[in-house]
Amino acid sequence: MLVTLEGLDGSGKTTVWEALHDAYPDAVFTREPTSDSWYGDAVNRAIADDDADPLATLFLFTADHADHLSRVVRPALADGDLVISDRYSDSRYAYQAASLRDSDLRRPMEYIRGIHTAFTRPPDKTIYLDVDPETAAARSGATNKFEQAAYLADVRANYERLIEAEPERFVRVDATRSPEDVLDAVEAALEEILAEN
Ligand SMILES: Nc1ncnc2c1ncn2[C@@H]1O[C@H](COP(=O)(O)OP(=O)(O)OP(=O)(O)O)[C@@H](O)[C@H]1O
Ligand SMILES: Cc1cn([C@H]2C[C@H](O)[C@@H](COP(=O)(O)O)O2)c(=O)[nH]c1=O
Repeated sequence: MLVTLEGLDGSGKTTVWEALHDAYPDAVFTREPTSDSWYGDAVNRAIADDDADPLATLFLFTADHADHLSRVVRPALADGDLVISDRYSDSRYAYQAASLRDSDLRRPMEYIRGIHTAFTRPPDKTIYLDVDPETAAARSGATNKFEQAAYLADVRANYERLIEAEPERFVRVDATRSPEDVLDAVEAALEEILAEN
């Protein structure tokens, strides 16, 4: 089963993802962008480059996803493992659709989803850590072009579209609460997800 953690920068995904290692020692913990491949290195260069072309950046993230799928996610799922990914395809649909909002693409989110449809493996469930853009930018330190409140407001609106389209896949967690309360809520959501499956 594939469970993903999604949310704005600073929503607390990585904090939760790290804490879950203790509760689910047999799960495969992974993330996007990947941290152990040259595709992930290329993505990190694009994130750090304020002048990186948004369409080129989309394809770098998508290449990293293809490698992540074939090298980590599909083999783990084939072995029957629980896979917990800190960010996954929804990050592309939310972030790159925001980056490409003023591009020549008429419907950026649909375009990006279309690229993925042919090859991706959609998540079974997605836990969405919901925070407002101002909290997200403040927590993340606003250190790069993605961690800006105005941009994150567009990203959040895109996540809302995704949730509206597939309400049964998403579990929304109020991530403005303390780290302990957020972790309790995520663990409860995961227990329920695993009990249902
Ligand atoms: N519930 C919380 N309340 C307050 N601060 C938090 C909470 N969760 C995480 N933080 C803090 O916010 C910062 C960002 O947390 P974290 O790295 O887990 O977020 P993230 O969603 O993974 O961000 P990014 O997507 O940018 O990597 C860290 O300093 C962390 O300690
Ligand atoms: C997977 C993915 C990520 N991003 C953005 C979101 C963050 O600002 C950075 C790096 O992610 P991290 O969780 O802070 O390490 O990249 C994106 O724009 N598109 C994606 O597909």
